[in-house]
Amino acid sequence: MWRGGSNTRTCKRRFFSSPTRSRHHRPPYICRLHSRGSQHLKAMAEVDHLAAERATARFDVEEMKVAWAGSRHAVHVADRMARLVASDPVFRKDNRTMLSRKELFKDTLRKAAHAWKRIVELRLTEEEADLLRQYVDQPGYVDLHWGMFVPAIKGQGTEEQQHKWLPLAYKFQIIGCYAQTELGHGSNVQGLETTATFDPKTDEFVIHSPTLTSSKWWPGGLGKASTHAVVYARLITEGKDYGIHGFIVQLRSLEDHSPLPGVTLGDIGGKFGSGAYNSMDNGVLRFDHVRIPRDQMLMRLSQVTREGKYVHSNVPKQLLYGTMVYVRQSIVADASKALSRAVCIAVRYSAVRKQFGSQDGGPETQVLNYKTQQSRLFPLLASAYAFRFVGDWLNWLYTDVTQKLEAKDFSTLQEAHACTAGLKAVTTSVTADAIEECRKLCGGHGYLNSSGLPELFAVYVPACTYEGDNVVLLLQVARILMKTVSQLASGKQPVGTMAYMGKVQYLMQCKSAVSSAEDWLNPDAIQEAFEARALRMAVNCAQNISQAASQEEAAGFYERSPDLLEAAVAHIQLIIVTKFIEKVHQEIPGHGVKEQLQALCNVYALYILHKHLGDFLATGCITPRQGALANEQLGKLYAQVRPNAVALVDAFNYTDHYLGSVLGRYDGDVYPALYEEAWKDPLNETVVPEGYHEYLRPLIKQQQLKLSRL
Ligand SMILES: CCCCCCCCCCCCCCCCCCCCCCCCC/C=C/C(=O)SCCNC(=O)CCNC(=O)[C@H](O)C(C)(C)COP(=O)(O)OP(=O)(O)OC[C@H]1O[C@@H](n2cnc3c(N)ncnc32)[C@H](O)[C@@H]1OP(=O)(O)O
Ligand SMILES: Cc1cc2nc3c(=O)[nH]c(=O)nc-3n(C[C@H](O)[C@H](O)[C@H](O)COP(=O)(O)OP(=O)(O)OC[C@H]3O[C@@H](n4cnc5c(N)ncnc54)[C@H](O)[C@@H]3O)c2cc1C
Repeated sequence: MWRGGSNTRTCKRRFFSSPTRSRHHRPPYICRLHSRGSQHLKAMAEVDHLAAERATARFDVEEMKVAWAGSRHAVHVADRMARLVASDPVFRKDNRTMLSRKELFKDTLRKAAHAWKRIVELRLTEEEADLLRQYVDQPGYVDLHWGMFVPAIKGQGTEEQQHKWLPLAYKFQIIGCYAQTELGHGSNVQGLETTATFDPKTDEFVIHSPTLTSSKWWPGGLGKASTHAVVYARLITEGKDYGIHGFIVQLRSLEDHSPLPGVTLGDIGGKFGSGAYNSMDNGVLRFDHVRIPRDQMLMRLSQVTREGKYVHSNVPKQLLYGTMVYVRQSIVADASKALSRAVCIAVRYSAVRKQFGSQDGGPETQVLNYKTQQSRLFPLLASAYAFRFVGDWLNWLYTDVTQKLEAKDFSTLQEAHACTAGLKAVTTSVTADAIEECRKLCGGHGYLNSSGLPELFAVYVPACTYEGDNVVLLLQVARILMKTVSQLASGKQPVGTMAYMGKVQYLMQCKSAVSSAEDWLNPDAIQEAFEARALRMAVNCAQNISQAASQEEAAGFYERSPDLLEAAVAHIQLIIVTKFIEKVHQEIPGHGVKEQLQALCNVYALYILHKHLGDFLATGCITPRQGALANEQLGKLYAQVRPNAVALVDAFNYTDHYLGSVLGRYDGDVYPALYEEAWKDPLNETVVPEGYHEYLRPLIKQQQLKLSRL
């Protein structure tokens, strides 16, 4: 392994990575290249483009940090945890993309153990520990243990079960994962095949994988680390199938970690990208009639009695999906983190990078000054802020719904499902695309691992699939929209984020009053256009479904599902815009902070309007002229953002360690860093590559011989 493997390799790695070491210790080829480039490197280091950029900011960056983090306390804690991680050599990650799968996995185990040691030694709070986990920035079994195994027991276990299992989990005496998805079914949870058959003779459940396709497949942490899992299986008792339920199942020995009898387990194999999500042991699991005590069925929502009677508590069945709702909510919060990292790299680098513009030896143009660069980058910057604020709001909604559920009030369950599913889908899809766009915005250097962007993309992109495929989740939102539209006729007033649909009479016929570009700065004009678009798209879909009179409603839904997807996206974009507008309406301290957020809010909304202009025009919410005015205003807003761009990404307050990018360095000293980084590649360990004598030399010699014979 990098820091634990062969000494020669470790030694070289450290040696090359230290620019201050004596040149005598470098192999001669390195010395030559370094001395050739050193004058150039020195010249580059004296130019600090980012200092000049920071001087143009028209707002108080420290106060923007508070607005971004949520409070002064949050800035302070995040700062402390980020520095704690950055200064600890165990948490270095610059070597990650060059480790083999086995080395990377062992490195993850080491980091997790070290993180836990530090958490205990420093007596960190849960908030601090979670931040530490974030800044360690390496997916691992710990995420599933804390993020899904523990919440599943909390949400679906009885008090007694919680009392028994949670203390073990909290102290890492057991390690758990969330084993739901199977080889044959992931999206369709009701289609899972694993069985849990109650045996009244022994008071046990028999867990079994009846087919190959029933093998559990994908659960993170399952492949190598977990000792236990919450397994989702079809509950069968008294000969009847009662559908999917959760069971706590021990998988491995607590003594030697070997699989228990009847349990077959392993890792499902390498995944997309180097480093990236390969630190996670996504696993496969099969059961051959494995017996567990009856009290390991999670019994908060329904129970099986000693006699084998199935009893369902008087609560909605969908509470079984509660863990997924919780994680979807946290994924929305994470979207703004991943997006802001990519944007921070692209903005800083675009301010440093220069191309063209000078025919006479004068300075070239910073690529950030190109209008095309701005029109690709600033909407992503605005989206990062938009997702941050909608994530905060969603967290509030989730907490509110949880409190209501505790009081047996299930009225907001549908709202929580629609918002978490829809926001998860939209924010992850946008973020994944945006990371790739940021890579392109950084030109060729963005394609290097040292830019940090390839790994960020590879780690992030499965978020579009896990915790619910984004299309499947948006169709859930669409279904709820259709239900709400159909209830409008009966006079039922929609609530929560659907409340705007209650203004159906007005929104179906209103015309935007915008007559100048500046009119688009009015939040009411934006809000109305977005509400009208979302409602009209939903109503159009509902009409089209019902007009297909010959069909069943489900068949109509199926036929119209591509349009329904777009209607769901429009509804979710409305929520994001609304929550951003609400945020900007609040008291926001700090010189210029509110103004910047206002500008970003307008960028976000008008960019979406511009990008989805077809929707707004086709539904008659705005005219082509008003669409053109929105675009004109967008251009003016980009000019307003330009002098503040670097400071706006500084406000994310990311350390260079967390960013993990030579292009996104705080000091903007990009070129020496890129240059140094190249020498760390294992290919540069020898002047002449391995394989030269085997393959290159014979080839060259052969060709030379042929030529000499001519
Ligand atoms: C190395 C590191 C070191 C660091 C060390 C640090 C030390 C540790 C310190 C710790 C500190 C603690 C901090 C905490 C950490 C937190 C970490 C969090 C990170 C988490 C990481 C996440 C990684 C992700 C891993 C991925 C996991 C998974 O993917 S799990 C599997 C997910 N699977 C899915 O999502 C499946 C999708 N499918 C479905 O959800 C459903 O099948 C469906 C919704 C699509 C359909 O459902 P169904 O078939 O039942 O039926 P219907 O469509 O007919 O619906 C019926 C009605 O039900 C309603 N409904 C559906 N779903 C819901 C719902 N969820 N809620 C409410 N209602 C629902 C639906 O609307 C229908 O209603 P109506 O009948 O129409 O009214
Ligand atoms: C990195 C990673 C980590 C994971 N971790 C876990 C874990 O810890 N625990 C766990 O249990 N699972 C985990 N999963 C599994 C994950 O939850 C599923 O992969 C996910 O829910 C998607 O299901 P699927 O793979 O069955 O996709 P499929 O449903 O097979 O999707 C294939 C295609 O079909 C489309 N499709 C499917 N249904 C419909 C429909 N009704 N209408 C229209 N289109 C449809 C989808 O949009 C997609 O394009 C993980 C997955 C990944 C990639």
